[in-house]
Amino acid sequence: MDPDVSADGLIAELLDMGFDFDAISAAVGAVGPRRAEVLELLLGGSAPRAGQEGRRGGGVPCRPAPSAARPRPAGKGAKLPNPRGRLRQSSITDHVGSATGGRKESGREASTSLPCSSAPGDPRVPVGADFCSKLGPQSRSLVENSTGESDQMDRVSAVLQKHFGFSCLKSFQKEVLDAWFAHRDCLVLAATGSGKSLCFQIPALLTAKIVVVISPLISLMHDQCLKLANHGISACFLGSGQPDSRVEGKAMAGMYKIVYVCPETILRLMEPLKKLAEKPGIALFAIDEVHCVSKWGHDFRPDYSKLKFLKHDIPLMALTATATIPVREDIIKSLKMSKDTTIVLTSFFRPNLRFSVKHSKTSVSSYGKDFQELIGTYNASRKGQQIIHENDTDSERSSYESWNDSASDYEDENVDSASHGDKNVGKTKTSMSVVKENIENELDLYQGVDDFDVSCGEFLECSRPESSKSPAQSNQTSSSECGDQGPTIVYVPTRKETVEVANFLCKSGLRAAAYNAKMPKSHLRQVHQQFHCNDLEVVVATIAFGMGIDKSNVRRIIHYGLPQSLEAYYQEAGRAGRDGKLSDCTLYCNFFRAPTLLPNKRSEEQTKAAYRMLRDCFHYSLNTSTCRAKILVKYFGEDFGHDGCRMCDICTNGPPQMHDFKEEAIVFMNVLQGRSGGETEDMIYSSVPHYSSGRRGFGDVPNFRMVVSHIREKVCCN
Ligand SMILES: Nc1ncnc2c1ncn2[C@@H]1O[C@H](COP(=O)(O)OP(=O)(O)OP(=O)(O)O)[C@@H](O)[C@H]1O
Ligand SMILES: [Mg+2]
Repeated sequence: MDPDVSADGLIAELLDMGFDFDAISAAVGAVGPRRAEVLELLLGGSAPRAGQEGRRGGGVPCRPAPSAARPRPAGKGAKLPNPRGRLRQSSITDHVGSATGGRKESGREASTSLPCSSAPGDPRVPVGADFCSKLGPQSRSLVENSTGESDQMDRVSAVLQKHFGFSCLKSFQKEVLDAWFAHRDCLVLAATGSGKSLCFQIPALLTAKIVVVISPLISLMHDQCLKLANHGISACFLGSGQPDSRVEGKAMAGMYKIVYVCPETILRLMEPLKKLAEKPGIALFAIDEVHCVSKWGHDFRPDYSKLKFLKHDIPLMALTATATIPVREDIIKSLKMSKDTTIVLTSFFRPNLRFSVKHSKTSVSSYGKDFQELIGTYNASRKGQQIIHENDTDSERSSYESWNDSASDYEDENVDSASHGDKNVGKTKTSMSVVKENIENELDLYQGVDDFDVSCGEFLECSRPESSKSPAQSNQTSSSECGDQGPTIVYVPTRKETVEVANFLCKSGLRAAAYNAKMPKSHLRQVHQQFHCNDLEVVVATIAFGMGIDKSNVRRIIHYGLPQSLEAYYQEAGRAGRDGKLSDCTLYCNFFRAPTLLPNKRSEEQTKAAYRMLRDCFHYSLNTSTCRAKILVKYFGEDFGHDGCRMCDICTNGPPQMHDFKEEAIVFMNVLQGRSGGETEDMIYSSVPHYSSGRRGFGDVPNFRMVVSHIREKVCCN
């Protein structure tokens, strides 16, 4: 039972949540200022009407009516409904078709020409910048009052300040909320770290209804629920295979303001959702990381495509930071979003991310050189703490030695031969399809929702799970292990390398941990927790540690090996610098290492798309003349203008020094045409070390410099 609170305080709080004043006073009159019981009355529909105080349970069921923000099917000028009005939300059966036979409402599909409600404008304006503080007074009032719905915005400001401590919405957030107020579907395309979550969290605070969020990963739902609880907002998540009927039952009875559900689970919950839509009502279906809907996206999740049955007299809000134009079109089509869907598009540019590409073997032999700077950075930053941590480091080290033992299991999978493209090619007799399977087994192509070993979690307002500091807390680095440096995430292509690199870093004195989908879930949870609490300096991960992670002070993202797509790259790079401070995103790549994305179990079309994505990664990495940020945002269909970011390796170093290879080229052409005085291509290659073995597979090509220097010798001799 809740401790007694002042009746006024409770009434104010419940009014804030959107309950009807009469219903609240009646309920408080009936059971006293006891929060849980009053809530139960209000949500259970048994709150006595005014004048019926004291007759608990005996009154006419009284559904709480929202005091504001009941979305109306009207344009921007829509007025708020009468706060006392009893607007009946149509039953979910009216708009949620059967999971199998979800029919499309005629004419509801959006045009795929993607009108843009918000021009990106100058891409160098920081994405999602706090507009109120950046614009002059005139523009400011435009942002706040352009709809004439100052009362709506007043309420938004109040909850924003009260629950999140922010003084102002970002302009794109306001547009998204306007769409919700107008009861429209909305596709939100906004940069990583821009604050998309707030767009679906705020509606939960403006009405007595519930917001249902479909999210791809348990770990992500867990993080968000924890944060919401710390902001005084009740939330829970329902995952697949975790039928905790208690939490699920409470969620479906409307006890949590925000209910996170994985796409698999929502299918199972259709019936309870119908009831929830009737009482207390569903304010919004939000689909986070919605690029997972599209098989052209980088992280296709088949279960996302089943969400098309979510029809929307309940508005649908679909959000992502990484959708190319074809993926956006696919999202709208796949989800059958309505014709008047509002598309809120911001610049994808992240002005504080400094991109660079380095060439490296990306193998054990290059760890020392490549990670030297990282190791030096952390060791220098905590010199004074060295003695304190020596023991801890030892224990960390020994734990990683044991991981390394288990990692030797991977040795049998022959993945080295394909993914490193060097050692074992000749030795492996395995057929290609088996190798592919093993590689896919080794890669975290996409992760299931069940990535965490927590049962359906409930997070009550202000509750703090004992064993964990909140992510919000953890964003303050004062007493952190990583000092001022902020943590680093190193992304590697295979699970095996997560352990190898983490092991190497631990042995070099860093507090590092490996993270991949095949590790015990308890370990993954611990890594998450330590990462959020700044107890780890480096997390070495596959793509399993990426989407949506919101930690403000990540200072470095290192990709140690080519990613599978630029979307995945930008999504992962987007974990850096979410506090707006300068952060580095470095890609180390070895062009002689075979790509790790070897398609399996995909259609021919998807295979082609996968190779196209890889090709774009190659272009990005091989590029020597165009600003990195420019290439990245262009990939998402954005015109960056003429200037570069002025920070990336290309912008700062300029294109590489030009060399005149004319003579070498002539010799080379002669060789190819068999006009080199009898010297054939084979003769040139045969004298190049490592190439005389006769094997010419990918990864066995001779070192280009060696060939050039050999040709040079020939040029000099002739
Ligand atoms: N109006 C605002 N003012 C200041 N900070 C904000 C505002 N809205 C959101 N933020 C902060 O921005 C950070 C990033 O938010 P969020 O996790 O929602 O990003 P996102 O857009 O979902 O990113 P991703 O695509 O990577 O998931 C959060 O820590 C949040 O507190
Ligand atoms: Mg997000």
